[in-house]
Amino acid sequence: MMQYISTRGSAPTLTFDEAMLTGLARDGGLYVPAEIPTMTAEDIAALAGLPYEEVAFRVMRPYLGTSFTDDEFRGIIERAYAGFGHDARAPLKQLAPGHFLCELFHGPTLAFKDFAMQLIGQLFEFELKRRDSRVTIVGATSGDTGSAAIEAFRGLDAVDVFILFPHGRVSEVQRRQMTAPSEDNVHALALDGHFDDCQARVKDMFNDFEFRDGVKLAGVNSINWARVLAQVVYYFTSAVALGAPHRKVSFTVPTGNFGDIFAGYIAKRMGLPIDRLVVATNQNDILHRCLSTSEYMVDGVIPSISPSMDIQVSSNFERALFDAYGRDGTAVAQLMDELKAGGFKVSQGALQALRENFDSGRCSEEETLATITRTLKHSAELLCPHSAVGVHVAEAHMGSSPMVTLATAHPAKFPDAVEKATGVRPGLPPRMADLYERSERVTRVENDLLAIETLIKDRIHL
Ligand SMILES: Cc1ncc(COP(=O)(O)O)c(C=O)c1O
Ligand SMILES: N[C@@H](CCOP(=O)(O)O)C(=O)O
Repeated sequence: MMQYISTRGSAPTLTFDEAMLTGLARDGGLYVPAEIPTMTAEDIAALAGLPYEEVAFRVMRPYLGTSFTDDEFRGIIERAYAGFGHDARAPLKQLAPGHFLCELFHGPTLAFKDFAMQLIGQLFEFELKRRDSRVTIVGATSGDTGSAAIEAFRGLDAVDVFILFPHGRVSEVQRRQMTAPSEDNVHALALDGHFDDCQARVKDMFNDFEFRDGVKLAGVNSINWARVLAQVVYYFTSAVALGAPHRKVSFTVPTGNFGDIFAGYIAKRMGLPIDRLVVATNQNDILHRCLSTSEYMVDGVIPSISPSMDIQVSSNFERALFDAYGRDGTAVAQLMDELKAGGFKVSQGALQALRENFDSGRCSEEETLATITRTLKHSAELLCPHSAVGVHVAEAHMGSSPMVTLATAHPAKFPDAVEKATGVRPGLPPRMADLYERSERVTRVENDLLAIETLIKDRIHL
């Protein structure tokens, strides 16, 4: 029986579908599988040459327990990826000898978030119909989660969606993707603050049980285990394409909330021969500082040209800490209390455990621009600034295994930075060419929990 437990050790144990609809655990923690399913070398070898959808089924199926039948889950996967603009879904490109790019931006909103969000849109729709139930989804975004969520859930009868984004701190394309949809079950809320404020208010709403139960709150940030799970799949497709299980592969991941790289860690725990997992940060480098010094000290979010990674309170790091502390929920709860007061120091044993799995590096604004310029010149690949952060850090971590950098967004989502670096202004794909002409619908909100909760209660269709 597949079960999910909280990183803080004192919330009820849940099944996959329950954990998916619950979001944040009631003790404030994040759900993780009680045990990580594994795949043998033969299982992994058998993935070679399979369509992305079939790999997705084989990798994710063991996590679902009895929540969905095989046929139900296959149908859900097929529908989730049907709208992607590339048959391979997550194609690999070679940048340089031994260095590959995994392009994760061929989904409907042009960022890697579509891989998980399209899937959980289908999972939610199926499960809510089965239960004859509805939910209110709240999400925090630095730009990409929000647009992917609105795209995945717009027009669904059983769901109202409210996305908090930091006013003035997302790109114009990201903002328009959230504000252009006209369906009345989706709401873009521009909050006066930065991403960490948005994420903190979302967690506050989950911790306000009266509100949470009253509106049937659900979450689609990487708080939700299903989000992380869907992202495990492309580690398998990439590594197998480069010779796994017979050869080890390393990954560099542009990182903010630690969800994407944590998915890589799960792939490794499942048996995928991953050599190094490299955390690549922009100037908001708290994760790099922590892995280098053991101190996780929050010192304010600085706006950057890779805005989706302008994060200091990195939600999924809690999941990594849980394992690094030997799955001691009390220890994690203590660290999270210290975080509320500004930060914490990771114990020597836990730091060593983290370093066994993760390397890290930082990329400045100048280095980001220079990497976009250089990569276009030498590899004919136009990078978005987040992917450029990854490529820069990967170049400093090349070893004997092939390196895959995850390209997390399409350059057209961040045309100003790309044009500044290359003189080329990337255009949107034809299917969204009218985005700049469409009217916008957005509500400005103060960074005030009660005001946000009141607005949500007024607007939901419960
Ligand atoms: C384009 C892009 N790259 C990288 C990241 C960082 O991913 P994660 O938050 O999973 O670490 C994000 C935001 O999550 C993003 O939107
Ligand atoms: N970069 C993200 C921030 C939210 O991360 P999530 O993975 O927890 O949803 C974004 O683009 O919104």
